[in-house]
Amino acid sequence: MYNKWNDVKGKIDSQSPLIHCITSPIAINDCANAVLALGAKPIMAEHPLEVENITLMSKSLAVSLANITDARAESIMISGKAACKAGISSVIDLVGVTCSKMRADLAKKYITQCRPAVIKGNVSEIKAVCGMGFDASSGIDVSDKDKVDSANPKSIEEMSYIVKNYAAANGCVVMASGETDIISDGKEVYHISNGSSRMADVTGTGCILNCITAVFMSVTDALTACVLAAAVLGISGELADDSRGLGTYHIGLIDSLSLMDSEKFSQMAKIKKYNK
Ligand SMILES: Nc1ncnc2c1ncn2[C@@H]1O[C@H](COP(=O)(O)OP(=O)(O)OP(=O)(O)O)[C@@H](O)[C@H]1O
Ligand SMILES: Cc1ncsc1CCO
Repeated sequence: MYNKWNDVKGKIDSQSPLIHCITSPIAINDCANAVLALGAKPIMAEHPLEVENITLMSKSLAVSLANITDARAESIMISGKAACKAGISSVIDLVGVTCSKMRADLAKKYITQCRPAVIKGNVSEIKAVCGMGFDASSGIDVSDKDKVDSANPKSIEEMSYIVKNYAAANGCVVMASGETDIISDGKEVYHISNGSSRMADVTGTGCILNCITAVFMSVTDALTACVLAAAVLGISGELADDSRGLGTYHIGLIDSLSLMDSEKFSQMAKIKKYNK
């Protein structure tokens, strides 16, 4: 049984860490509320002239390539470099590296110059930064061809191999999100099978995952942070499943996140250590 929730959540509750998120306006409100729901404090600053100071007063940094602008691209690099120099962990969400060369170039620059503790993306995005073949036809979403499917264990096995090797090559943790989230630090691999297919219908769930990974990472190591973030978001998605339409589902997701307790987490978490 994975039993790190109580200790890590206790630290977040007692420390209320400040989390700097440079994310997309599409998801910014949900991301801020998700950070609050877990007991941390969000700051969504993104002006290039202020972000260095804001990062340096924060406990961790989440950056996202979603909806990139000149200012956000500049701020992401300023904050990432400041975090790296100061020993503050960062996580990058690779939104859209599949369909935009500009984003792919920025991702490469961030990874080499800012040394993020976590590289996160959907399966197509992780394949793209690994330099592998991928299908760009779905824009920011994972393509049907790339999708990892629990009914096809070979697809999970192959993606686990890719994630583990890419993590080892970069000395960081890699998280490929989807029906099964695949997470590795280059040595251990975890599979998280919580979640609901409705999560893919709501915009910004990946952005939320990015920001709550930063929340956990402010008080624990990057591998534990990814496992807890993927599990708690997935469980919240399952608990929201009785919502009627897309609008209430989206609110239900944030509600469930804020109402999570150790009993629900331990009863519902589907976290498996993969042994190949
Ligand atoms: N088909 C699915 N079944 C179960 N859970 C899912 C499914 N699709 C997504 N999820 C959940 O949603 C979370 C976000 O994953 P996803 O890969 O959809 O992000 P994304 O494509 O980056 O999202 P977005 O671009 O909307 O921000 C995952 O961690 C997973 O728990
Ligand atoms: C719809 C959309 N466009 C760019 S990012 C995004 C959703 C958040 O990832």
